[in-house]
Order: sequence, then C-alpha cells, then structure tokens
Amino acid sequence: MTTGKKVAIVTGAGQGIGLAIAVRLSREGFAIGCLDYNAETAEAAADAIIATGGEALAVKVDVAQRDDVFKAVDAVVQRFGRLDVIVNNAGLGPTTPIEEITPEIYHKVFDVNVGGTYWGIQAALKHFKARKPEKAGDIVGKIINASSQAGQVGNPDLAVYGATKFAIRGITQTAAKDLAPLGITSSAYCPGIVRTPMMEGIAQKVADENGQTLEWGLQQWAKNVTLGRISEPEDVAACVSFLAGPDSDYMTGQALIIDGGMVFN
Ligand SMILES: NC(=O)C1=CN([C@@H]2O[C@H](COP(=O)(O)OP(=O)(O)OC[C@H]3O[C@@H](n4cnc5c(N)ncnc54)[C@H](O)[C@@H]3O)[C@@H](O)[C@H]2O)C=CC1
Ligand SMILES: CC(=O)C(C)=O
Repeated sequence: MTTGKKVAIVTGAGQGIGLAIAVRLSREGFAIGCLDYNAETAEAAADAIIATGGEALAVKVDVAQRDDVFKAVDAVVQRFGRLDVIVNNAGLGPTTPIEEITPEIYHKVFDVNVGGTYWGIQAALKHFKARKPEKAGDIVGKIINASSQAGQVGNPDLAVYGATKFAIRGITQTAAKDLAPLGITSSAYCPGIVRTPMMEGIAQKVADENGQTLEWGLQQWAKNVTLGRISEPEDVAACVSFLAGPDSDYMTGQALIIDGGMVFN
C-alpha cells in the first residue's frame, strides 16, 4: 500500500528521544517507520501514532546488522511507497571509565552507534536515489544522525560513547559532501542531558557510587546546563522536525547543538 504522505524512518523509536521524534514527525504529516531492537516498544510506538490518526509501521531490527537494516528499510518503503527522511537515532551509552574499556564493549558500541549510522545511510540511499533532483538545490532525501554534546567535548567516563558521537559528526559531514549532487542533505543533532532511560542509566551509576538517588545523579549533569534544566525528549524532537522539514533545505553537513548551552562553539 502507498500513502500520499512523506515517509520518515526513525531507528530506536521504541523509547526516549526516538519515540519523541517519531511522534513529532507524525504530527508534522509524515508516515513513520518505527524501527527498534525491542519489538514490543516498536509496536507500542506505532500503535500510539496510529491511535492519534497517523500512519506507522513497526519493524524489529538490530541496526548493527547491515542486511537487517536494509530489509527493515525496504519493508517500510514497501508499506508506504517512498522514503524521504531517515533518522539514525538508535544508540548505546554505557559508562566506560578509560581503564575499564574492553574489546567487547568497544566493538559493541561502535557496531551499534557508528555501524548503525553507516547502514542506515546506505539503506536509505537506495530509495532516495529513486527520485532525481530536477535542478540544483532540489532536495529528494534527508539523513539525520544522532550525535551528542559528548560528540563535541570529552565527557568523564564516556570515552567509547563519546568517540562514536565524534565519529558520527564526521560521517555526517562526509555524507553531506558525497551526497549533495544527488539532492540529499545530511545533518546531525547533538542533544545535551535528556531525561531518557539511557541518561538515567548514566546518572544512576554516578548516584550509586555516591550513595545518592537517581534525581541527584541527574542534577549533577544538570549543573552544566546554562539554561538551568535538563531537556525532555520533546525538546530534541522539535529541532529534529526542523531538520526533517523544508525550512532546513539549505542546510547540510551541520550538527545542531540542542544542549541548553552546555557547549559553545
Ligand atoms: N539521553 C541523552 O541525554 C542523550 C542521548 N543522545 C543520543 O540520542 C539517541 C537516543 O538516545 P536515548 O533516547 O537517550 O536512548 P535510549 O537508550 O533511551 O533509547 C534508545 C533506543 O534505541 C534502541 N536500540 C538500542 N540498540 C539498538 C539496536 N542495536 N538496534 C535497534 N535499536 C536499538 C533501544 O531499544 C531504545 O528503544 C542515542 O543515539 C543517544 O546516543 C545524545 C545526547 C544525549
Ligand atoms: C548520553 C549523552 O549523550 C550525554 C551525556 O551527552
């Protein structure tokens, strides 16, 4: 079945920032491919979108597996008939003090965060190429990748995670140059401290080490936020909706920092 709507795929759409992006892009008129490793939360995300009158398809995928990502993206295009935007959002954020990094954790986090970004771009590209720009400046597809404030500056205990987020900015810039002639833009978003299960996991570790509560752990990170509060997933989704929409058509290769003023460039 095809839809008249533009179509966006969001990886890691089952919870946190990905869920907020999926819901927001649905509100903006996109049909949504909700991809996640967790089939149950992917289904719940798609159901929530459908319940509010939107269109969505849930697909279980491990973004670290290239073939699976291609199959998942193909399934969404088969269902909705086209692809306009891919948001490579899925990621892992373990705390890794530098002396405790193992080959296993290094490979696992790079495979998901960096590999997942490569495979998402490649899988989307196949479908973006189905439409040709009629003239210079016409945009036929948008790649949007999750980086982080931790991809701008080194963060304590996040050497592996931070390295993946620096890498994603590099991939984003290179894709912008490589794919511009095809009418494809490439952007990244760099959230700060966002109240999600990932950030709660990071904050809980600090809290446990100090015999404190999760909220105390989150507030340790909040101290660095110039605007004085940590962000909600919807703060990030609002900016990603700008990157997915026509108002950002003349932007490519940029990393939009949405961190309440933690990092000034
Ligand atoms: N929460 C924060 O403060 C920040 C988060 N980010 C980035 O934003 C993105 C989303 O983060 P959160 O929502 O906080 O994370 P989260 O951990 O709350 O949610 C991540 C989602 O991705 C899915 N996922 C994980 N591995 C996967 C895989 N191999 N294949 C498919 N799906 C997979 C999970 O099932 C989950 O639904 C991540 O890339 C993260 O690095 C960036 C800056 C700050
Ligand atoms: C999880 C993350 O991206 C942070 C702390 O910036």
